[in-house]
Parts: sequence; C-alpha cells; structure tokens
Amino acid sequence: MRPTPAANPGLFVSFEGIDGAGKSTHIAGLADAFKAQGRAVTLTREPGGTPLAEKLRGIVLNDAMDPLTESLLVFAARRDHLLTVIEPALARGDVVLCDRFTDATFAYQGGGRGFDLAVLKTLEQWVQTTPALQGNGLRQPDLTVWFDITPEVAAARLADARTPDRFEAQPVAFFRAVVEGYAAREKAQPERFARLNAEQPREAVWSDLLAHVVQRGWLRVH
Ligand SMILES: Nc1ncnc2c1ncn2[C@@H]1O[C@H](COP(=O)(O)OP(=O)(O)O)[C@@H](O)[C@H]1O
Ligand SMILES: Cc1cn([C@H]2C[C@H](O)[C@@H](COP(=O)(O)OP(=O)(O)O)O2)c(=O)[nH]c1=O
Repeated sequence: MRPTPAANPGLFVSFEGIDGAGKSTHIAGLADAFKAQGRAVTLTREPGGTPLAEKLRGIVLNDAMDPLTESLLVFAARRDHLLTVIEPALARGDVVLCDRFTDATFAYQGGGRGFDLAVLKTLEQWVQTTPALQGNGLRQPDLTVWFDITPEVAAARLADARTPDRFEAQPVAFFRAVVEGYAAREKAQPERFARLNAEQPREAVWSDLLAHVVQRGWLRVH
C-alpha cells in the first residue's frame, strides 16, 4: 500500500556561516515560529544528527587529519544523516532545520583548507543522490540562510564565549577563505540562498530571517 501523502510538502532549510555568526541564536526561534503555525519541525545539525554521525563529529572536531580524510568523514556523516533523519522527515512533511549542510564542506574544506572542489562535487553527487528523489535528483536545501559576517566581528563574539574546537581555533585568514567559499556557493546557486547581514543587532537579523521565510509563503505574518 502506498503511504498517505503528507499534508504539507517537507521543507529543508540549512543555516550557514562562520563560527560565531549567530546561527544557533536564531534556529530555535525559527523552529518555534513554525510550530506555532502547526508545522512539525525536525531540528538537526551537521556534522551529526544521528548516533553514527555524532561519533564522526567528535573525531572531525578533535583529531588532526588531512583534508581528504576530513572531507570523507563529513560526507560519511552526511550520508547517514540524510538517509536516516532528513529524508524520512521530509517524507512526513516536516520542516527540517539543519545547522550546516554541504555548503559548509565547500566553505571549510574547499575554502578554508583549500581542498579540491572537483572532489567535493563528486562526493556531493554520491552522497546527496537519494532514492527519495526520482531520477538522479540531488537533494539540496530548499533554502540556505547564510549568516554573513566578517571574521573579526565573529571572533570578537566568540572570545570568552566557548572553548574553541579545531576549526574555531583557526586564524582570521582561514575564516576569510571560508567566507569566500560561501560566497562562491551563493554565486553558483543564488535562488537557494538568503544572505543575511549578521553583523546587525540580534533583532534586525531575526526580522530579516523571518522576512525571507514569509516571502516564500512558508510562514504567515500576524
Ligand atoms: N546579532 C548579534 N549581535 C551580537 N552578538 C550576537 C548576535 N547573535 C549572536 N550573538 C552572540 O554571539 C555568540 C555566537 O553566536 P552563535 O549563535 O553561537 O553563533 P554560531 O552558532 O553561528 O556559531 C553568542 O555568544 C551569541 O550570544
Ligand atoms: C558540516 C561541516 C562543519 N564543519 C565545521 C564547521 C564548524 O567549525 C564545525 C562544527 O560546526 P558547529 O556545529 O557550527 O559548531 P558549534 O556547535 O561549535 O557551533 O564543523 C566543517 O568543517 N565541514 C562541514 O561539512
């Protein structure tokens, strides 16, 4: 028997930006806004989101390794996450809010580490081609919210805020290259991106974020 189609089509939203850009600050608020309008929300993150992927996250954030190893591990985590959490949630009609997805790999491994973008593109094809999409469709977020901020402002926010992991401990030049990596992804797929000026006060960032979601007809204004 065919499963009953979900009442709402699933929505896949990813959140991107360098460490300290303000993603975590706003994701929970957006989840509450969707829930208040009757949507089921799956809140998740990368690397991580499943028991296996969370183990890989611990390794990626703490152990030294070469950029290919790093890329393979984040994509391995992504494959497990996509098949066991994201695709089932989208099939149920959930709003999936994901703290980072593949753009982070292009920005951090591709931009920051300078790793081969062609290899990343191949891995993206392998990992994000899922049986849920007919033909050879590639699963991509319906919307990617990019919290754009300079490394200097982000670093000032993070100073004292938390103990840095292997990425957060990188110098400003690394984060400049990460920002370039995000900019290149936005340029290649502008229809999927909403770029926010993340240097604004929290309230202004929040209202810009809401405006993008409302504009797409995914949330109603009160
Ligand atoms: N618009 C803002 N202005 C000033 N500080 C902010 C703003 N947004 C978030 N912060 C603070 O900056 C730090 C990093 O924010 P966070 O949401 O954890 O960033 P991310 O998840 O992108 O790494 C936190 O201490 C947070 O309270
Ligand atoms: C998803 C992903 C994250 N990362 C990095 C970026 C972040 O520095 C780190 C973890 O992301 P994040 O969850 O934002 O860290 P935190 O919980 O400290 O806010 O992993 C990559 O290098 N490649 C990837 O593909």
